[in-house]
Amino acid sequence: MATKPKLYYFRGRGRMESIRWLLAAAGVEFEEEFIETAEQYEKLQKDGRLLFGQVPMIEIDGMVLTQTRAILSYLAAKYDLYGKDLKETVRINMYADGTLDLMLMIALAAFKPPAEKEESLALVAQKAQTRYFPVFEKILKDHGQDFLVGNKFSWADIQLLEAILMVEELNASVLSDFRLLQAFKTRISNIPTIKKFLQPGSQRQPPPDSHYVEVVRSILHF
Ligand SMILES: N[C@@H](CCC(=O)N[C@@H](CS)C(=O)NCC(=O)O)C(=O)O
Repeated sequence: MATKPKLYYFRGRGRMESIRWLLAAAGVEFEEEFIETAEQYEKLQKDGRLLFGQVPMIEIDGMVLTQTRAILSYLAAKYDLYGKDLKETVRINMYADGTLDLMLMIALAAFKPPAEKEESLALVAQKAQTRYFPVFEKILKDHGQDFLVGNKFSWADIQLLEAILMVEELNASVLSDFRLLQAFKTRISNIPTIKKFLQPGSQRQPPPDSHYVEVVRSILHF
């Protein structure tokens, strides 16, 4: 039996969450080692397995991988979520990079001083509504299919749902003007592997709280 992929990151979303989503959507079981102390992080650094001294890191198929984007594209290709040809793949990359940018803005806002945090999050929600979601609504309209690329479920769909749910945590009515995105959300949320991942008790992580921020700060010394 093949060993399960093993993920090394903090006990929170950050840059690892999209990797969790992609594995879960592909129906792949995975293990996690959560880094909770500076000593644990130093030990990983000393092992020399963190290519640039950074996480996320994952062990899969006899390899040690770092760099979020590289990991996601490997997984997308491995689990047939990366389009049928180069033209589909590059569109999946563009859409996924857009949602990664949006989600990174949300992840980084958690580390801002309390006085700036609320304002930053409100600005990101606004940017989602004015820059990102209109684009995806139009893509769905022009493409006229259930999925963003081709007529097949891909990494781009998984990540757009992840981003929608994240922005809805900031503003529950953010999709009110986007009829096709509302239907997309329902459709993709009902794919069995995703439905399972959305249930309580899955490996999906909650939004960052002050404890998470404190732990990460104390480990990374910033
Ligand atoms: N380009 C890298 C950035 C990784 C990154 O910045 N990781 C942070 C944690 S989320 C880290 O390890 N920071 C420690 C450091 O840069 O020394 C990726 O996308 O994976």
